[in-house]
Amino acid sequence: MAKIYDRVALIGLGLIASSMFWAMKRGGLAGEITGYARSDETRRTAREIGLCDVVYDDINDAVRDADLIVLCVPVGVMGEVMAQIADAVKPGATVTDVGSVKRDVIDKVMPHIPEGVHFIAGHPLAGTEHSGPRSGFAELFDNRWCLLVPPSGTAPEPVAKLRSLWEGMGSNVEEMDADHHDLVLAVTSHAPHLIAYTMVGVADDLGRVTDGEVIKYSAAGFRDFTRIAASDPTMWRDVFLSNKDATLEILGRFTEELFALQRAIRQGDGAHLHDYFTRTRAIRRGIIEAGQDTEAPDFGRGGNARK
Ligand SMILES: NC(=O)c1ccc[n+]([C@@H]2O[C@H](COP(=O)([O-])OP(=O)(O)OC[C@H]3O[C@@H](n4cnc5c(N)ncnc54)[C@H](O)[C@@H]3O)[C@@H](O)[C@H]2O)c1
Ligand SMILES: O=C(O)C(=O)C[C@]1(C(=O)O)C=C[C@@H](O)C=C1
Repeated sequence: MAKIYDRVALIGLGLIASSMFWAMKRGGLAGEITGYARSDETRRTAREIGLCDVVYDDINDAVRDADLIVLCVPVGVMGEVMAQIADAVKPGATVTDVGSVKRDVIDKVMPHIPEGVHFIAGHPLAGTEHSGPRSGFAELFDNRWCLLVPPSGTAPEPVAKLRSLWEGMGSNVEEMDADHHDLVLAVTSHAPHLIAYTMVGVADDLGRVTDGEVIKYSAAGFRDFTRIAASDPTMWRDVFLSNKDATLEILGRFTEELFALQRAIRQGDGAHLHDYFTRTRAIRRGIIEAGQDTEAPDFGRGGNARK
């Protein structure tokens, strides 16, 4: 595959940045890939496992000559990180991000984008419950969606180039409006994470009462909840604070449905329960028939082993 950018800078060397690094290397998509991490320990690990061609101690050195800068930090700090690098970004460069929320990130980042620099927000719909520089793997984005949110008036060329990069990393790319993105993701990702966190919290409380039985006999369904509930606390705290309105809207609807199911159980309304579960089963089957059940393989546990 052809090189798309001469120099790419990755800021925040965790799961997504490290997966992008290995995916870009796999496809030969970038000339040089530089990186910056905030902590000494992460920079040391990155150097040790060969994550990035050069890892800089200074964030501005990492971005200075970059044609593409990718902000891979929690959504709550995207704005301040952009403010830190604003003076070092070269004219004509593109800045993008991978944050799980789009409206708030755009509102916080845009004011710091210098004249002549393009900002195109982005979000790969792919991840795992793991984080940090060792957790990435080249296949993470294969056959997954990546949503791009170019602010209105963005020139078409930088968008086309960024699209090619994500396609080169294995993704299917679509453009979407920021508010629509945040509502869709509140349904498909944010609310489900909160529900998983809650369910595991409830089981933990109960576990204390029943002396560990909940954990000992946890069935497959609950284990899936615990995987999701093991996701990074900083990342998810920021997601909920940044996508407050859409998440609250979906949680309101969720609570209404939950109360209706609760009432059906209390009243012995088996028909209601059966109809409801029949409807939800059809949704799962529809996803599988459409070939969209692209579950991530069990990669990402051993650092750069899969480069
Ligand atoms: N994990 C997922 O499943 C997933 C999927 C898609 C998108 N995202 C988004 O990608 C972004 C990164 O997530 P990740 O899973 O790679 O997280 P991660 O925790 O693995 O990595 C984030 C990195 O950012 C660094 N960081 C935090 N604050 C910083 C600051 N002020 N300055 C510089 N670096 C800072 C952290 O030290 C860490 O190394 C988030 O915005 C998240 O919403 C995550
Ligand atoms: O598979 C997982 O572990 C994920 O939670 C990945 C997941 C998701 O909800 O699908 C999480 C957050 C993102 O912004 C995108 C993807």
